[in-house]
Amino acid sequence: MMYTTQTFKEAYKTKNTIDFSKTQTVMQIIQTVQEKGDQALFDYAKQFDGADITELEIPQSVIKEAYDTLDADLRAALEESRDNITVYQESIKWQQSPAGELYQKIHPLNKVGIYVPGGKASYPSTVLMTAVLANVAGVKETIVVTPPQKTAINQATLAACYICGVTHVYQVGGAQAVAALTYGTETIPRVDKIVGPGNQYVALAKKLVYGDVGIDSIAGPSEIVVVVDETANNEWVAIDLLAQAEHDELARTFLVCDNEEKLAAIEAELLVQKAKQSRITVIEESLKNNHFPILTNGKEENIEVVNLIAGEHVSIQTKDAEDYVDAIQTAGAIFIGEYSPEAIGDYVAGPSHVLPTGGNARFANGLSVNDFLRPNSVLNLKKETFQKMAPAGMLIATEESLQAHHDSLAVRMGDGQ
Ligand SMILES: NC(=O)c1ccc[n+]([C@@H]2O[C@H](COP(=O)([O-])OP(=O)(O)OC[C@H]3O[C@@H](n4cnc5c(N)ncnc54)[C@H](O)[C@@H]3O)[C@@H](O)[C@H]2O)c1
Ligand SMILES: N[C@H](CO)Cc1c[nH]c[nH+]1
Ligand SMILES: [Zn+2]
Repeated sequence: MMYTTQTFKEAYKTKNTIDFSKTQTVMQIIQTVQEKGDQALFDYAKQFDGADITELEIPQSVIKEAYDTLDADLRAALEESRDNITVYQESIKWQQSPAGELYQKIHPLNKVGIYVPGGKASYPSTVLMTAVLANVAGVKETIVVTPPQKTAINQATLAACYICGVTHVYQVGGAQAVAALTYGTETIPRVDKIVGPGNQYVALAKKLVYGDVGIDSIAGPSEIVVVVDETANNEWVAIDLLAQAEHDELARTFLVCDNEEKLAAIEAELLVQKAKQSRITVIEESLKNNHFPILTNGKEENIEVVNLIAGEHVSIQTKDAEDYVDAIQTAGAIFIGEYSPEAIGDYVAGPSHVLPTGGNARFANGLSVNDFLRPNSVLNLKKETFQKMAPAGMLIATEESLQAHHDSLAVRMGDGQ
């Protein structure tokens, strides 16, 4: 099915990426973890992951062995990615403002929980795209949780934890992992903030516990919006769409173009390329329910549609790709031109691949080093500055009928007014 801008806008109004019918289930899981602690985590490991585990923590010796025995090229690739992430995150880290009468002091968070997904795929790259940021910020303790497996946890995921100097790794996934990090159990410590992507259960749990713990954003099922014109390479664009569809049946792909023939050609190519993919079952389900080819009326409408979707990734593969950068105000990350495919950002470029989904890019940002910092303002006024400001404060206090507020300022003016 092909949409026009108008029919897409209508259809999109009712598209909700979080299935609220699962809220009761997730609330129940959170409560059970609060009540039963570790035992609940063992029970859920069996129920949801089919894993019969006897320990929650992965010993440091096992993590080191995973690193030592990892294929040397893969280890080098992970370390190259770590280095690129470090350089980029250092370049955008908030700088401490100079001390004065009014300024901001920046502190790294103490203890951070990192959710590394592990249901339908393994994500060593997600360890790098989160833990390296925490390291650059100076976080003292990083705690990784990832779903238990029927056999062993993915070795590259553990090796990535070693590379990043993660403090503890626990095999627990889903909503129960989020609950454990929020409230603590006998084994798992309570953290200050939870970051990282995950499926619907993880996303819903993060929404529910927010306030008892900090959360980064809702980074749920993956999304990509690709804008093309007649110059785009059909095969490359088709594979870029499949690269997101293969994450999850709920992953969403949008193809935006003002040329009907071109749009149809890429849609046809999608079928050709799909047939070559190993994760075809997930892809087919994703394309069936969550793929949107949109025929627009030109560049202005392209931009309108992109801003409306506020997608996790926006890839512009047109001859005038750079023109779009300023006009796109709502996107998790923007990939300009055919040599900035989304997959390069997933693995090595430097910005984190943990990005807001489900339209959250209207107000949320991709994960960065600054999510691991907490600024607080400092007021250190001189007498003259105080005396200049206080009369306005006293007037506002009187308007609010808060006499002690007024008096707190007035006594320092020395004239009791
Ligand atoms: N936005 C981003 O930055 C980003 C980055 C990487 C991955 N992702 C997304 O993360 C998601 C990863 O999902 P995943 O499923 O592979 O792994 P996951 O680790 O997020 O979820 C697996 C867990 O879900 C829980 N679960 C599964 N079925 C359940 C049920 N019926 N009831 C209760 N709990 C249940 C289990 O506890 C299981 O351990 C994908 O949607 C992927 O697209 C997003
Ligand atoms: N595209 C995902 C975010 O939506 C991140 C990822 C990890 N590995 C591969 N891709
Ligand atoms: Zn990806």
